[in-house]
Amino acid sequence: MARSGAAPPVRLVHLGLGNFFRAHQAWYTDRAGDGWGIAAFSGRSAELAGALSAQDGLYTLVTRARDGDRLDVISSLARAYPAARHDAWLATVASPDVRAMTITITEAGYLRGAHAELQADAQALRADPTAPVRTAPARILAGLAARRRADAGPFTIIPCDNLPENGAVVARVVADLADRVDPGLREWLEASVTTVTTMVDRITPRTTPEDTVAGDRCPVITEPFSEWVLSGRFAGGRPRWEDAGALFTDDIAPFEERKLWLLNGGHSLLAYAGSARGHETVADSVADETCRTWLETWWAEASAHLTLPADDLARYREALLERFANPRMRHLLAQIAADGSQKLPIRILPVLRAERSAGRMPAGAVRALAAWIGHLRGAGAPVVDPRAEELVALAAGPLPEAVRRILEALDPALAGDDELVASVRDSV
Ligand SMILES: NC(=O)c1ccc[n+]([C@@H]2O[C@H](COP(=O)([O-])OP(=O)(O)OC[C@H]3O[C@@H](n4cnc5c(N)ncnc54)[C@H](O)[C@@H]3O)[C@@H](O)[C@H]2O)c1
Ligand SMILES: O=P(O)(O)OC[C@@H](O)[C@@H](O)[C@H](O)[C@H](O)CO
Repeated sequence: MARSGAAPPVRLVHLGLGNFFRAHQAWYTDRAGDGWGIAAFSGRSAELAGALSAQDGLYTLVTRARDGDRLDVISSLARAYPAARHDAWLATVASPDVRAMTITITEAGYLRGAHAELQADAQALRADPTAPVRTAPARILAGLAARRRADAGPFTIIPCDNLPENGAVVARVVADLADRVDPGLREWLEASVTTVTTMVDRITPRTTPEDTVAGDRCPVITEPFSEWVLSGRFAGGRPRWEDAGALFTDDIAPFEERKLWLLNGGHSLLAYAGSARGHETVADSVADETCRTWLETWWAEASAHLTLPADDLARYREALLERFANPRMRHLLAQIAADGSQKLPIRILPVLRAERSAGRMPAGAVRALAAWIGHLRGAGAPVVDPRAEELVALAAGPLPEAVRRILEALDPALAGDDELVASVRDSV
């Protein structure tokens, strides 16, 4: 693949060059059609950036419906860099032509506090603001500090990870680190950098060796459905993403909750319970009537606490079951199962707490927690989690104590709820 003309000028920068960014933010920017080019940087690896650069940033987006594939070449990715090109990162964020940054760094990437790698990065930046750093918050802060030195004008950060209030989360993470590195930065950040909150939705599994497109070393497979809801002020401007179907709103929480609880909560339930029943993909597990019934139970509990109109929720659930059941998408439960300690508090616990406050014992939420504990005890998908060592040890041994220890690790108030502990134990 090669471009026939020039790439669009770089006006956006992205951190976390992966599949989702290429199926979502790069696709919306391409479809907006108003000439914004993106420079994207990988989190760690160099391979994808190299393969994309060799084909001028072009790649094929394969939209996989039940009845066939649609192939589109996406051309908004003007430059692809490996993480090691910290010089290019600083220069890009400091460019006055560049107006905003999108990020997909996973839930686990929003580091704060006493994390060892973050502390090492803070120390490095105190000594030299251009020093190479590894964690996402330090890379973002180093870029912003370079922008301040260059006096390059207002800027916006647009997080695209599955976290509620992700705009406020990224603002907090960056401000916390700024205070540790250079207290003078905080005032400039508040005056010059806005953060926007987004709800992002498009199921994009990891590509497999069977996913080939002739002449393209790095295609992306995604589903036909796509949603992007954004809320906040874009200090430096933005592409006309609304022309590509994005929705701008002042009230994003109802959309975030609908997506995080129904889709992501449903995914996590299936990742642990479905893999324990021997399934490999989301589609396999919803073809199993038992798993489907468990999913419906969870959805009914979660829906009781959602504020969007009932007919909207009914349509969303119906479409979601179709999306999950698409047999041509190989979305591995093991991919979704990763980082449960970061995901369950967002996807399941708000509903569990609301149900307990209403005096009910929610079987769906209890089952999701129980399935996760089973997973930590060796059932189903392998454990991949930043807290894996600690959690696997807590989940071992006689069940009643193990359940209480795990609930304690999530939220001490849950561990003090004897009826809940008993119910989770029975469900495991
Ligand atoms: N895949 C989806 O269906 C989907 C849908 C909605 C939202 N998301 C969000 O996007 C994220 C990435 O998904 P993906 O499918 O693109 O994964 P991916 O593995 O294809 O790519 C992830 C990219 O982020 C980088 N990264 C990972 N951890 C990081 C960290 N701690 N700091 C900095 N960079 C980091 C990786 O190096 C890679 O460049 C998800 O974790 C989720 O928050 C994904
Ligand atoms: O990408 P993660 O690891 O946050 O979660 C796995 C899936 O639940 C998620 O990627 C969904 O496919 C996505 O959120 C759909 O929009």
